[in-house]
Amino acid sequence: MDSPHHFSVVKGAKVLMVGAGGIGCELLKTLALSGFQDIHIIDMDTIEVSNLNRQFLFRQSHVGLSKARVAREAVLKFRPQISITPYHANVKDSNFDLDFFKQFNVVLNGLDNLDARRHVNRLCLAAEVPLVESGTTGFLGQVTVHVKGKTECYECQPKPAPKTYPVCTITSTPSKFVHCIVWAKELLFMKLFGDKNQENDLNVRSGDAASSSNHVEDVFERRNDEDIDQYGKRIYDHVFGYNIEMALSNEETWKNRNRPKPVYIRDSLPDAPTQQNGNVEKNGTTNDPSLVSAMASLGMKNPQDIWSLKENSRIFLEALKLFFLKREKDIGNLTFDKDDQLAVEFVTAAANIRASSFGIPLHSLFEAKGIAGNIVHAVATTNAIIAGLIVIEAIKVLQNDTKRYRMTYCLEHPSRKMLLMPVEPFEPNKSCYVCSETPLLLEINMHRSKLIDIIEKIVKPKLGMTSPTIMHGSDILYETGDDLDEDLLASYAAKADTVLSELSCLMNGGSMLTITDLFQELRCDINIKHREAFDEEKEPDGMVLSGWNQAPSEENNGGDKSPDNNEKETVSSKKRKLSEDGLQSEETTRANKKLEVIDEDDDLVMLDDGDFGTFKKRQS
Ligand SMILES: Nc1ncnc2c1ncn2[C@@H]1O[C@H](COP(=O)(O)OP(=O)(O)OP(=O)(O)O)[C@@H](O)[C@H]1O
Ligand SMILES: [Zn+2]
Repeated sequence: MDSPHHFSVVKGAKVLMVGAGGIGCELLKTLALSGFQDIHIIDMDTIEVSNLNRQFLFRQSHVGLSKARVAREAVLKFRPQISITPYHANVKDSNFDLDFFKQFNVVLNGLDNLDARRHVNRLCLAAEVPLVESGTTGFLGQVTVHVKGKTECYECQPKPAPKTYPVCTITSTPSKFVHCIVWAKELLFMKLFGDKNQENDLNVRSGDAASSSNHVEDVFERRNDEDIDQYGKRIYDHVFGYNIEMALSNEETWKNRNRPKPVYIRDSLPDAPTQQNGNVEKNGTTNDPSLVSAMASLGMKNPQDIWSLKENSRIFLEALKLFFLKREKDIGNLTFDKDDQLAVEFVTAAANIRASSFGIPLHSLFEAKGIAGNIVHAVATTNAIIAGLIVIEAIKVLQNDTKRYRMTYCLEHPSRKMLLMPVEPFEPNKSCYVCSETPLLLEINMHRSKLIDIIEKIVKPKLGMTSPTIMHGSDILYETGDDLDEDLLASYAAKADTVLSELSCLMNGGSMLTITDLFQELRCDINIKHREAFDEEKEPDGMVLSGWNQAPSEENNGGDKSPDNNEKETVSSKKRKLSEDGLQSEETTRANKKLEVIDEDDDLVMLDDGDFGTFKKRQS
């Protein structure tokens, strides 16, 4: 690729980079060193201290400044003659419109969320500008090429839902530490400190209550006559002792599994009353509830230590007590937050006590926090490798070297001796509603559902549109916008609140709606078909969208740090699943499948057996 043609396409190219974070810093440096001369960067963020370990264009003195602007200045120091145009802005802003995108020869994404990625994908398709997309998660990474009509677009394959666990694994038969973490943060923490009205799968019947058939007392409610120490110990004995005894009584469950051991406070903390006295004062001086810490109370400092069962039990009781003494206002409104120290301490201790009961190895607070918060620590080298691959693909795109486009996956462990796995790009998905014009089909009960239901359950969450206009033929049924007058907005609101069968244009049953989002330059048609009944368990939305391949649900895409995939776990009462973000790469699985058909003559990057320090290019 070091031909004069290569240099001229690089020199003449106008490139847009979106994101100046971990990948973006590496990318800007590599672009500049590769000879690119006209680079535009959009990033909406300012620099934070936590960025400095890997976003090497930034220094301590830059904290609080625009990433895009500082990245520009840093690179101009060693390449002063090139043009770098920074935008400290959200790529979704309306000034980055179709005309803005059309001026570029290629767009390079170094983003961290699905929403922005989908937006850029849509604008690139509309502007017919090739997109090189990327993502990293720890050691995993990927670079993909998206050229309209030639390769699949970023959205041709729906992104898989976060990994889920069956409720019974979490409530009764955990076999991994992550199951204990999900139990501690989704069930126990929520039961004690979250919204009391939410459905929860914890067993709330105590031994006493079970015997009285009429009235079931929720054991998690603090009794009037109970002090906080007594309450903590009662909860402890209930969840780690009594509930395990209950589970053990079902012999069938344990035929092929190790039986758990009930843990009672009298065994794990025989000296509990003296241990828990008066330590709370160590937190007494702080007025900031976010600094309250059970570890501080108990004089435990190192988050990397693996606590014994006894230490976990002390932390459990102390954290519960501190919530009631120092954070009472929050109780009833909390959800687990990885940046809430006391919550992390409580969840770590609870997960460890449960793990000990089930014979699962215990973990440190540091490790537990990583698992509970879905934190995968960024690896600077992965970002650097991915940035290099983005530039390689960008150059092929600029040379229009279609046959040599590759999607490349950076793996954590070598597979068939390869650490970098290049794969020929997939063809566009003919049923993709984003890059093809194939209409979607929506089955819906037209006598019960309203237009607003379609907007809230389908158009915004599933189609990812933020400012939709809904049309039937040339009639506008729904639209939003600051410039619309009040009467018009009121008439749209009234239509949105009408059941579909009463909208005059849809009265005759089957019909087609056209949905557009001007900000995304996206248009898609949806055929509406009446269906009387839906399965509450499997079709909780009361409507079903089809015509676009559905995603596999068991694995996530490791190279995508999008919040959409890192969303906090929720317990869906309808689906009866507890979810957790898996770390295995769905893309890797796709790559492995596709590997079967890779041409032997590909430029594979090999890792020598027994030599884990060097990459070797295969000799051809
Ligand atoms: N809609 C958007 N418009 C512009 N820039 C965006 C948008 N969404 C994300 N970004 C930028 O993409 C970059 C992604 O970089 P990276 O994944 O390293 O995240 P980070 O926020 O810098 O680090 P971390 O999340 O690991 O602390 C960030 O700098 C972020 O500001
Ligand atoms: Zn597509």
